Order: sequence, then structure tokens, then C-alpha cells
Amino acid sequence: MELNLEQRKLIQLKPNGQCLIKGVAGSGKTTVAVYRIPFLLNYYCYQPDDNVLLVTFTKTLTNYIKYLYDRVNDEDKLPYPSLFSPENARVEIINIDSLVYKYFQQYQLCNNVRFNLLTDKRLAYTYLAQTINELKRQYSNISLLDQQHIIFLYDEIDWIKSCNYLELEEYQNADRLGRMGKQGSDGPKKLPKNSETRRAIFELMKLYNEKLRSSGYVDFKDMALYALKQAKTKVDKKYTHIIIDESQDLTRVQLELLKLLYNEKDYSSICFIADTAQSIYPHSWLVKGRSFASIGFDMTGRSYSLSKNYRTTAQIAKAAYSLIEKDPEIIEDENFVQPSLIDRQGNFPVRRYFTSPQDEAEYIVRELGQYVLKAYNPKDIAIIAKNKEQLRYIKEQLDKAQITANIFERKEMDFEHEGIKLVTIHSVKGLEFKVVFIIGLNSGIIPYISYADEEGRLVQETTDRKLLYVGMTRANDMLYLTCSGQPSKFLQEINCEFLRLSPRAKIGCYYQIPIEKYQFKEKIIDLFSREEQVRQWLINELQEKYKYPLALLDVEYQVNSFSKVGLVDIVVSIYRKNLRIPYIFAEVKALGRGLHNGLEQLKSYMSNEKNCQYGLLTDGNEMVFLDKDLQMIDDIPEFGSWMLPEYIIRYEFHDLKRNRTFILELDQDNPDELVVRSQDAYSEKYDFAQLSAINVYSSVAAGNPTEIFEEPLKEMLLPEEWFNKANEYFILQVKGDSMIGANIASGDMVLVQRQTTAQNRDIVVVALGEEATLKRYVPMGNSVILMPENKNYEPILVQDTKAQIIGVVIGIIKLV
Ligand SMILES: Nc1ncnc2c1ncn2[C@@H]1O[C@H](COP(=O)(O)OP(=O)(O)OP(=O)(O)O)[C@@H](O)[C@H]1O
Repeated sequence: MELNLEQRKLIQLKPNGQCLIKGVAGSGKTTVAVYRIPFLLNYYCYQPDDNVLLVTFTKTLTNYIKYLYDRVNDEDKLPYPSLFSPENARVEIINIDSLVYKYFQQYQLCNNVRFNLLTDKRLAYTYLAQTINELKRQYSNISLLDQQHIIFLYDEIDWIKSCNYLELEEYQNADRLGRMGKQGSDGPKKLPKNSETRRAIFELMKLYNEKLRSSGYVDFKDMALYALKQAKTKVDKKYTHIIIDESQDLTRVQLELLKLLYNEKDYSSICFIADTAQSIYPHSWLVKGRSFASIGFDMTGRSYSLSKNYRTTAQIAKAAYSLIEKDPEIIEDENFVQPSLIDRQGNFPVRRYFTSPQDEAEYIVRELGQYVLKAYNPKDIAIIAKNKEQLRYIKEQLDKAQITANIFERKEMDFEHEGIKLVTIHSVKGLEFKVVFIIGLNSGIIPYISYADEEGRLVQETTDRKLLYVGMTRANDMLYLTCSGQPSKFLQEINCEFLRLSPRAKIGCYYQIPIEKYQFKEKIIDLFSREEQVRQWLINELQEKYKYPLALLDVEYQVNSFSKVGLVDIVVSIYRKNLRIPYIFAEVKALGRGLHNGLEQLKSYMSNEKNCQYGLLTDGNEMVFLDKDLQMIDDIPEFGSWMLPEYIIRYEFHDLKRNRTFILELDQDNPDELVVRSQDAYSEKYDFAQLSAINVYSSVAAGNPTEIFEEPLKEMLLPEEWFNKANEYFILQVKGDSMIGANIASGDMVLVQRQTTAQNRDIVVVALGEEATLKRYVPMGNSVILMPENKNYEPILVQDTKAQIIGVVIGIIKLV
């Protein structure tokens, strides 16, 4: 892994008190935290008591960090090979709950008390209900003090404790940020400051606490308060450098405890790592509107950003950003970091709607069994859901299909576990998997139905939106989003341009076409039917994704079927020897209503039209493709210019060396000849002996220069006189839009001269990551900037020795 310039700068940042590293999901925040440890140990731990503490959010994340550290380059790791061994007293990596528990234990020991931790929520509600009853008479005018509001009151008390508001005065004046509602609870429209209602709630908390104590209990928030109290009296170990990962989710009490452990010196540091777009806990302190100043740290001039997401493909990243950018609460936060894309192309996320958990599970089992498990190790696959019941159901179905999977609830995750990991969306933060299924994305589950308070509802919606964003950004390669009932509004808000119905087909997800843009209106009987919506969407998709010109499409195509005349919903025709013949038949059903008998009908139409090569049936959600033998296949072919009457393929060739453009004409009936027309209409015909066959590749792997090429896709004939025999050439099919500004679009081809050096601003094929990429080459001292020609992508800075040039682009070839 080649760290980027910003990451390297942050790892080697001179420690100087507090700092904030914020960044988008997958931008390497945790990686920076881990790589920084050896740096601090090497250069900023002078005295015997100097040391480093890295705080994680969960135990699983501690394991994950160890797993990450194994991937650190040896040269960075060498001075501290035993970074994670218990003997290495200079480094401690611990999750926040364990740290709190440690100080809570010390409190008990020092004060000779012993509490039980109240983990049973029902029992907590019983105590709270009793307390409400006792206090009700005293506050008879406070309608909120009633059992019907118990969930709200419980949450409010929890919040007061997590903010360390131990005096009424503080609570009366507190801004209530991040309040959450729970299903069935009915909170107040507003909880005014300095009100009788707040006084009553505060009183309720005190009485409730007394009740718990007299029964020998503390809850989690009490435990943290006792830990803080203990640390204020005595800390057994202070740390010269503290790094706090996922700090956006810590409570005020947790943050204050960590502050007490900080050993301030003129070379010490406390580094907060955060992503506000991933803040998913309602009681976290550093939520919108509350700055670090509230915990005594001035971050002016001390905050740094990481904006490139390295984890996911550009397609997954775009889909995930399209979800959060719809919420101004998220993107207007002062600590929000605008994401930028890195050029990692891959699969589009899949979105599928199901009407029952059973249908959803059947799809997942099928998808895993037939495809995903053939390409990925089960331990690199996660199935994520909002709640545990959803996980239990899918686990049962996977068990039945004999697919090994394990639910990880509270227990820490074992990264070496051989099966598929089933996890709640909350416990997946900070982690990553090659393939991620997020299931049960139903309305009412996400966003959760909250109480009637509009403000609370909006907070809930923002938090749940971030939660789904966290889930989506865990996927390295493939992401599936499914529901098992009424779909979540979030599923519909993700820009459908970035979604597909299947990872193996080009067709996108359904979107509505406005009636005024409907095609073939004159042939349509009912413009307002639900079937027509699907037909018009499909007509659009055939043009947009499969590139079929409208002139090749038609509707209501007549075929004889069972001695009756049938009408095929959409036909795609092609030309053979200048004769127009049907090539694809498509049948549509009403939106989301299932395929029913459609398959039989489609097969019958296809059987009655021998020219038809492919079939397609969809209701805008389910999709079936058939070949001419009526067997199911993954997709239908894209448009090719050979489908047109003339039978001549035309390419535009931009010669970058001579700065000229030619048209290349290839007659399919005469494939060994090539006609080249120049801009001044001069044309020349080349026969086979005058042509050179150049290999066309779909991708070039990065790696050993002699092994970088896969099997060529095909050969392309170009005039021999264009090439210098002393050199080697190849053609590369372009993926992605990062060079669009240089007139190189996805699907175009580039002619490349193989060489290992380049001139300033040449467009080069350069090895980077697993696959070689196309960028503009700009050398700068000992480094090289690989410039994309698209403002959505960031330039990549690498050491010149690491930028292995494979060739220089000398021409661009486009189908016209
Ligand atoms: N410069 C880099 N080049 C290639 N891969 C990188 C680079 N930096 C980080 N990564 C990889 O990107 C992935 C995400 O990194 P990491 O977990 O540190 O990000 P994060 O910002 O902490 O993410 P999140 O906030 O979503 O948990 C990891 O697989 C990491 O190895």
C-alpha cells in the first residue's frame, strides 16, 4: 500500500498538543492512526515514562487494527516488531468501554463498594416506572411525567448522565442536541430550557439513581461516571500521546476521562480522529453545533482532512455520497469533509426489492451459491442488518442451504473466522469486507419510526441515514441493498444512476419517465398504465445503458403465437444484409408486481420468431434474460455498429503525435481491408499486407513488466506505416471517466507505445495498485503527479520510483 502525501504528512505531524484528523469513510484515518504509532515511539518518546495510547470504539476494532498493522510495510514496522505484544509497555491499544470498566473497577476497590451492572432493560424500566409513580403526585401538572412516556424519559436520563450534567443548573441550560425517539414513545414537542419539566426529569433521575443503588445496581452510564470520578482522584497511568479513533461517537464523560489520562508535555499530543458523517450514536458529545472548545480544546489551525476514499469502488462511493448529500444536516456540518474519488472502477451496487423476508433470503442464498461464493472467500463477505432478528432469520436460511455463517452480536469479531459474517449495522463501523449485503432496508426499520416530535423524527432520520452510509462504505468490491417489505425511503433516494438490478447486467434500477417524454405514444393504448411506466423506462435503458439507437426499437410488434396474433411489448431490431429483423424481444409487467406468466408468453413469442436471438422480461424490479434456446443468461448484448444496415464500422482516430484526426472504415464483408479518411476528405485504402495487427486488451495488470498483459480481447488492423518497427504497441479499452477532459471516455480505446519513460504531460499507462491506470504524467522532483482530466478525481502523488510507466498514449480511437 502506497500512502498518499496527506496521509504521510499526518503520520509524521510534529506532536504539538491537540489536533483533529477528519476524513471521509475509507480515507485511511485508522491507517494513519496505526502508522503514526511507530513514528511517535521513534521520535517523540524520550523519557522512560513516555508512551502511546490508541483508543478504539470497540474490541472488534482493536482486533481490526492489529490485523491492519500486519499489512504495514516492514520498513515502517521494523523498530517495533512487537507493537501489539503485551510486553510492549510503551504502547497500549484499548477500546473505550474496557478503559471505562478498568477505572470503574478501581473505583469499587478504592471505595470498598460492589455494584452489579444493570444489563436487563426490562428491569431498568420497572425501576423507572416505580419512580415515575412516586414522583407523579409532586409534579401533577407535568404531563410528561407519565408511564406512557417511559421510553422517552429513560433516554433523556441516559443522555443527562452521558453528558455529565450532575447539577440541575447545567441540565436546565443545556442544548438538547441529538435526541432520539423510540418506536411507540411519545415525547414532548419541545423540552424548554429552565422549565419545570426539566426540573421534574432531573428529580426523576436522582430518585431513579437512588433506587438502582439501593438495589445494588449501576447502569452503563453510571459506570462511566464512577470511572470519571475515580480518574479525577487518581490515574494509574498517563500517556504522552493519545490517539482517539471514531471520536465522533464518544460521550462527554468518555472524552473527559481520556483528557485526564493525557500527560501534557511540550512534545506530547492528543489526536482526535473523526468523521461527522459517520456519527451514529445519539448520546455522542461532538455532534453538530458542539465544538471541541466545549471539552477544552481549541482546534483552530489544528484540524486536517483526508478526502479520498480508498476502500470502495468509485461506483459504490458515488451511490453512498448520493445518499448523504440529500441531508443538509450532514453536509452543512462544519466538520464534514467533501469526498473526492479515486479512480477505482468496479461493480455498481445492486438494489433489489422483495416483498417478504423469505423472498429476500432466497435471493441472497441463490446469489451467494451461484456467484459470490465462487469468486470470494466466505470470510470476506458480510451480511448486515439493522436488527438482530433480521440476522437470525437469514442465518436460519443460510444454515438450510449449508452455507457457513456466524452472527457476531456483542462478541468481538474473529477476522479469521471461516464463514460469512452476520453483523448489525452498528457493529460494523470501522470494518471492511470485499462483499457486503445490507438486508431488510424496509420503511419503518430505517429510518426508524420515531415519536411524533418533528425535531426528534428529523434527528432520527439523519442518524439512520448516516448508519446506512456507514454500512454502504464498508464494501470493497460489491454491495447489495435489499428490502423485504415496503422499501425504505433511503433506497429510493440513492441516485439510481449508480444502482443496478444485477451485478452481471448493464440494466439500471427503475426510475420514472415523465409522460411528456414517452416514446411511441401514437401506438400506445393506455398511457397511464403501470406497465407503460416500466416499458418507457426499459426503452430508455436500452438506449442509455445498451446504446441501442431509438431507430432500432419499436413497440407492439406482431407475432403469431398459438395461432393467435400476439403483440410483443418492445422489439429491438438489427439489420442483416440490409434486411431489418427482430433481435431482442422484451416483455414488461406492471411495476413491482412480479413476472407471473410473462416468461411463458415471452418464450412462446421467441419460439415463433426464429430470427429473435434474445428475450428480456421485467417488472422494473425482477429481471430475466433468455438466449435463443430459451435458456436463462446474465445479460443481453450491447449495441454494435455491425447491427446497422451498412455493415461498416467507423472509428475516429485522434493521432496525438501529429495532432490529426482520421476516420477508419472497416467493412465487415471485407475485414482484411481498411479505408482511412483524413479531415481533408482524402482517403486511402490499405490491404492486408499493408496493415499491422495490434492487440486490444480490456485491462493491463500492474506488476512485473513481462507479465502484465492478459489474453488480448481481439486484434485491430491499422496501417503499418503508422508504426515504427523498433517499438511495440498495444491498444487498451478504457474503463472509467477520469480522463474525460482529454477526450478519452469510458469504452474508447487508446493506442499505446510501450516504453518505460515519458515526457512531461504525456498521457501514460502506469502501474498503480492492482491494475494499471491512464493518467497525465507530471514529474516533480523525486515525485510524479498522475493527473486525471476530470475534476471529480484527485491527482495522485507518488514517488517516481513507484510510478512504473508501461506505455505512452499516442492515439485515441472512438466508435462513431
Ligand atoms: N493510500 C492508500 N492506498 C491504498 N489503500 C489505502 C490507502 N490508505 C488506506 N487504504 C486502505 O483503505 C481502507 C480504509 O482504510 P481505513 O480503515 O484506515 O479508513 P478509515 O478512514 O478509518 O475508514 P472508516 O472511517 O470508514 O472506518 C483500508 O483497506 C486501507 O488499507
